[in-house]
Amino acid sequence: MTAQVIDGKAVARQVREDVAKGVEQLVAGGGTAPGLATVLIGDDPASEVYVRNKRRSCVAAGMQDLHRHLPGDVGQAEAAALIDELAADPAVSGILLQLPTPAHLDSESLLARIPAEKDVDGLTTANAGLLAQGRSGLRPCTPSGVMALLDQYDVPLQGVEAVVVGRSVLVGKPMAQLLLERHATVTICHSRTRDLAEVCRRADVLVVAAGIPGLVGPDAVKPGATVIDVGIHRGEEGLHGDVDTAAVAEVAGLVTPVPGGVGPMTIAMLLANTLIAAKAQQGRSD
Ligand SMILES: Nc1nc2c(c(=O)[nH]1)N[C@@H](CN(C=O)c1ccc(C(=O)N[C@@H](CCC(=O)O)C(=O)O)cc1)CN2
Repeated sequence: MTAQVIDGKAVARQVREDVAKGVEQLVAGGGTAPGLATVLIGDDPASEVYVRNKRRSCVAAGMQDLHRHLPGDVGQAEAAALIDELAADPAVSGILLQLPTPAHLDSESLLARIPAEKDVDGLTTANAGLLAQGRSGLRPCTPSGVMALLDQYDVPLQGVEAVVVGRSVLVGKPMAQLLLERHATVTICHSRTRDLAEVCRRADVLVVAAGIPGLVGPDAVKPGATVIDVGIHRGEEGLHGDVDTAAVAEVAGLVTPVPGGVGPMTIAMLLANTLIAAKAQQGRSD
């Protein structure tokens, strides 16, 4: 068996095109183009690439690029003041603090200053609480991107066994909640789970977001399962994920590649959230 490979680039392109149409309609109807404020602190090369791509996609979708860059040695108070300024600015529909921030900063307290309605990354405790309670709010981009991929490929979720490997606030926890919301039976695993492969083998849908290169191999996959790899690692032979994709593809039914799987969806869903936020702020939610 060789698994079907999910084309994250194509799905992300479609989402970005739909968002661009939504922006056009908003403006044609007398609204204001959404403004996205990406906040980059320091000069981490990977973060610079991600933020550059976010800004390019934002402009391509017809949104205003309201990017701000702070030096890596900025103090907590100055960084907090910038978030407060953006929070108060009516031109800013969405604020995204690129993570990780430099180690001397308390990123959680910076995130806490972002108003829930401008939290287009879905990372504030307010939006996390709404998700935990199954109420509507802005959802974290990477997990919502995974859900969009699963839907695009008609992967059934109701009643299925879903296993999420990883318990981060950015991916693992919200991922589990989104799957639960769609009536999957969800198990969360992590680095201290006993016999990880045995638990993963139960999964009809296996989402791996552990940040450990090649953690999941074919022994951890049920035949025919859908395997979603959220990991991104830069090695000498290029990018690879948390899953040994080539070997797993011999067992699974559907797999995401790295690159070209979940990664492109993160930026597409950020744009989708920014449009949702802008419409809500302009009283045009539909
Ligand atoms: N505030 C946030 N910080 C971070 C997030 C996030 O969602 N919000 N996620 C990651 C990084 N990230 C976006 O910020 C991100 C990661 C990967 C990709 C992507 O398109 N990956 C491509 C490969 C790109 C490459 O060549 O490097 C792929 O997988 O095909 C986009 C965004 C941490 N920080």
